[in-house]
Amino acid sequence: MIPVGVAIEVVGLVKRYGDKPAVDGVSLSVAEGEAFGYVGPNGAGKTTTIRSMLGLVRPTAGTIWILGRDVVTDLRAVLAEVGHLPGEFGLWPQLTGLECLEYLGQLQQRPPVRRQELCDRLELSQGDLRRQVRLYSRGMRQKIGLVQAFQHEPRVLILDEPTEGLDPVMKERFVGLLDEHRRAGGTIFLSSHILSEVEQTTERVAVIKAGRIVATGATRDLTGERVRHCTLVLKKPVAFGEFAIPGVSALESDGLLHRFEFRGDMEPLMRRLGTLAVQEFVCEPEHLAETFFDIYGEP
Ligand SMILES: Nc1ncnc2c1ncn2[C@@H]1O[C@H](COP(=O)(O)OP(=O)(O)OP(=O)(O)O)[C@@H](O)[C@H]1O
Repeated sequence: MIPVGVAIEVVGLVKRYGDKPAVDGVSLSVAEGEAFGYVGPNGAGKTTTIRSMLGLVRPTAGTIWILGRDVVTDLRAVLAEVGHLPGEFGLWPQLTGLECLEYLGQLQQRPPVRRQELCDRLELSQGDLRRQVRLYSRGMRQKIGLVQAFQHEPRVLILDEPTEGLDPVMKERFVGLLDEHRRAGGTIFLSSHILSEVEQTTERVAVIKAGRIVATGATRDLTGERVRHCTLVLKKPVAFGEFAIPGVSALESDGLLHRFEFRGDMEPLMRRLGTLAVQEFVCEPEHLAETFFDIYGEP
């Protein structure tokens, strides 16, 4: 029995191709209204997990429930509640954009109440929608993928590399769509290798490697106590020792230019800076990417 308030529950998922496990005992739980990130290197098993969630591959072992329904035995009902954007989204080249949206809409079994609004926001014109998708750019195909995923107002969004091929303006609009979905109480499961995107849009994250989850937690906690990389340029030189402030480490300084790492409460540092002739101060938080590579021991 799945507890009330759980949108996605995966228990002991295994998927083998021949002898090789693509997913090797994944369990995870996503609450309704939560935005959950799923990250990992190439070939880790992200797409296989998602394809299992959508009934596109049959698990070797394990069970997946979405909104309390078993995906294997109750797939039609599950798909009516889910907006899905597969990785490497394929369309039918001879169909127009509009025909693709209509066909995919029929599979969703719910009216595409947001289609027009979404096309407007993602700048797919009526002219674009009347053209065959074989004439579309990569980004235009991805926009069709996003429109079909959101068009029927699903309760759960399952998105595999959703911003592939989108330009920065369209990426921002996509982030806006995710925000609205969350504010309306919707659930998001987002797989991406763009870690800044996962940081910006999710509150919890699982890291998968070689088919197994190796870390999971609040997205902000996964970075631990955040290290900030600071660069300070002064108008008048100040001695190296002047920066013996709690939280400062790895200081490099030539008197005018100071580079250092900072952890913890910024107030003492800011008070100290207030007494100096500062030309420029830049302070950037460590990103999830750095934690992620720590986990893998990669650069
Ligand atoms: N249909 C298939 N037949 C055989 N092996 C497969 C099949 N699909 C996936 N695999 C293998 O399963 C493993 C996991 O693949 P998957 O596509 O799930 O990884 P991923 O994390 O989504 O990777 P990427 O970030 O590169 O998209 C890989 O080793 C892949 O080669």
